[in-house]
Amino acid sequence: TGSTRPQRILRAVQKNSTRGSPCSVVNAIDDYCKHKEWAMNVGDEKGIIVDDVVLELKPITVLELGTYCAYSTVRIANLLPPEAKLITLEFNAESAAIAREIITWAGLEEKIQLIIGASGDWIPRLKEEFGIETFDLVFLDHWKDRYLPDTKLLEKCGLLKPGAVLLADNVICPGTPDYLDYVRNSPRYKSKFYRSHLEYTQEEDGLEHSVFLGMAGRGAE
Ligand SMILES: O=C(NC/C=C/[C@H]1OC[C@H](O)[C@@H]1O)c1cc([N+](=O)[O-])cc(O)c1O
Ligand SMILES: [Mg+2]
Repeated sequence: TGSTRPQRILRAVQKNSTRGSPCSVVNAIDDYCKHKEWAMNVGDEKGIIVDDVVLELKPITVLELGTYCAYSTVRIANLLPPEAKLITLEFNAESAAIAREIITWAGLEEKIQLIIGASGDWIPRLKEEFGIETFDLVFLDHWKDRYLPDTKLLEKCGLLKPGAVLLADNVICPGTPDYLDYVRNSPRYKSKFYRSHLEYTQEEDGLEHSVFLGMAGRGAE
């Protein structure tokens, strides 16, 4: 049986990057996915926008939904302050195993907690099991029909404090229309769109940046 795409990405990282150098890991994945085989990493173009948001916000607690091969996990964790922590949830055990290897190769295992399971099951457990109060930044990059239910779950579980930022990938392609409608029309969020392109392509895509304003704006429950 042949290899899987995540396995081929790990091999490209081990061949073309330096252990303990997150930047070289990010570059190796981008090179492989640009020239050899497309993969659903946030990529270099949208990645620059993610970098700017992280550097501006200086988050201490980060939640990533959808690890895949840990491209954005490594890219974000590399920019965090020393005491910061990133929790990343991945449903698919095979890609999670590859992600773990790439996180270790990058030397970021101290900053990153990788959990295998469904976001809907795990979000209600994060406070208790990981001593999380609230998240400063949530990066949504998992199944596109889970962005809205998981955002509502984060609100319900009190995991967002005013000022927290939700940064959502793929709001144009593949698209997350119900999520966009919610964050753009709810009094609980101040939302703005960063136009870009689908990773490694010319297709239209972008990131939605939404600041949580608090539950006060109850409006229609
Ligand atoms: O489905 C996407 N992401 C959802 C990922 C779902 C996760 O769950 C199972 C899989 O292991 C993956 O890690 C996606 C799809 C495209 N795409 O162009 O199809 C582009 C992207 O940036 C994406 O994040
Ligand atoms: Mg994505």
